[in-house]
Amino acid sequence: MAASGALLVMGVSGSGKSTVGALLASQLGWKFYDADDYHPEENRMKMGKGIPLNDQDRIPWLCNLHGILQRDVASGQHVILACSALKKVYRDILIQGKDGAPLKCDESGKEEKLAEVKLLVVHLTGSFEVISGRLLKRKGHFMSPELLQSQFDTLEPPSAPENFIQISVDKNLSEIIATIMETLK
Ligand SMILES: Nc1ncnc2c1ncn2[C@@H]1O[C@H](COP(=O)(O)OP(=O)(O)O)[C@@H](O)[C@H]1O
Ligand SMILES: O=C(O)[C@H](O)[C@@H](O)[C@H](O)[C@H](O)COP(=O)(O)O
Repeated sequence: MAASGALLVMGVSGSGKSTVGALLASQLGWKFYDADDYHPEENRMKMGKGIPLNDQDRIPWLCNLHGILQRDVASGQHVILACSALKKVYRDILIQGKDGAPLKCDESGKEEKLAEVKLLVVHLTGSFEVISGRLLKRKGHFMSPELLQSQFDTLEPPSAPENFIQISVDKNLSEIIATIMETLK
């Protein structure tokens, strides 16, 4: 990605988004955001009780993340976001906000569209068995492992014309990072 833009690491809970995103950001010197840190308390409590989030819970959270990406990208930053972004419509919100790119006024008062966020999507894919095994071992996290089936049910894997690659979670972390680095060349 020669021009400034954002890289989304997406996938179901436990697919390795936070681990891969943070490692990649530290190697590239890019800014890193973990979408989990931006869930409102109600969303965390809901997930903690084993209740899956719905569109109403997720849309304001995704709009907020879109605003963060847009500000950073507009200022020339390279950013990495680790975010479940399970549905195509959720990824569209990250790119262009809820109702398409918002309008802003230029100095002459003329309205113009803010640029969309240029997004490369990295989808971490894996079987229910492998990922649930990792979730069961993960400690100190608010997400209930029982929610994993609903994450798989909700998942709409990225497809053309989305700008994406998919990488198996069966690869080790250095292989995953190397594949992403290769794509960025
Ligand atoms: N490629 C990998 N190989 C082995 N273990 C991994 C890999 N990626 C992540 N993990 C481990 O799996 C667990 C879930 O990873 P995490 O980054 O928390 O996932 P997510 O952010 O998608 O919920 C963590 O304990 C992490 O150390
Ligand atoms: O959209 C959602 O339902 C949530 O974002 C969910 O997908 C996410 O997985 C949780 O925030 C738990 O965090 P981990 O993905 O780190 O388990």
